[in-house]
Amino acid sequence: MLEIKGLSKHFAATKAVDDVTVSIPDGQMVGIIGRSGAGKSTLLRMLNRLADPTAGQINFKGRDVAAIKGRELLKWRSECAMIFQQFNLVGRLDVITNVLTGRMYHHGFASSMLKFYSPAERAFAIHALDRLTMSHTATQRADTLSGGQQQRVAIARALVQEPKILLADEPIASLDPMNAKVVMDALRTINQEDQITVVCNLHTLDTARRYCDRVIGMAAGKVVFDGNADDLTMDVARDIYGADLSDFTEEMTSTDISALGKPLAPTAIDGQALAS
Ligand SMILES: Nc1ncnc2c1ncn2[C@@H]1O[C@H](COP(=O)(O)OP(=O)(O)OP(=O)(O)O)[C@@H](O)[C@H]1O
Repeated sequence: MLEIKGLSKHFAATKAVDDVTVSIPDGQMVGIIGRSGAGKSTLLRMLNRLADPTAGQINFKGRDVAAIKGRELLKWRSECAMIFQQFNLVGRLDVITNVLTGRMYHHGFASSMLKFYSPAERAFAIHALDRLTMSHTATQRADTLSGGQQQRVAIARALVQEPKILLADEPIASLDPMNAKVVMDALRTINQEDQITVVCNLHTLDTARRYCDRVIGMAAGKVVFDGNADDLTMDVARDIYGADLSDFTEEMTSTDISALGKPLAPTAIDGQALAS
């Protein structure tokens, strides 16, 4: 169980995350939705301590990871992998080396830099790539891959960390609908097969509904909805996406406005029909 208690992050007068309390059971896939600036990225960045909280606790398996430092913090970051909208691969390195950097905590920084990886570690990395149908690109430079391929390599890199939690910050925001589907399918498969908790920031409700067990809606740093996507009514959606209906339609990017006012009907990622 990941227990977030009274978590806040302030940037001067801006309350980016404001007193958030949420418990996430092991193995759950959670979608965090909200308009730009709602605090989604800041919340995720605090979870793996890329950002330090102003206040609050993040309890995981008996320790407050909001307060740890040094080697313990490195260990936490290895247990709590993160992928990003812009993939964050090293473009000039080949794919397999990018994936192997996910072993840095297990392997040690110096030998990682010198690329001293054992055959077993290389096999593990290839296996991770294979799960993402990317092993054929192992020797290719990362910057020769498409965005969707790079995100799959980033997921493979996260997998070789052997994480307990995978944080995904807008993982499909830079992708076309077909690649978005491939990446979301991969995250859901990993969540279900490996029982890794996945917490995923998403712009649209549709994607959260399609893939996540649970949806958390944020607005102005606060949690304004926490539950099943099918229970999200127009009133709550207004809280999440703002009162202006024109903003609301834009933010949703896909959901038929006529469906509002009742629990919203499922549609495809970003409103485009996708081959299943
Ligand atoms: N390093 C920072 N310094 C100052 N303000 C920040 C910083 N990071 C975030 N903020 C502010 O905190 C608020 C929440 O930002 P955050 O990026 O967490 O929102 P978000 O929901 O992830 O938005 P987006 O979907 O656009 O990424 C915003 O008002 C933002 O301007």
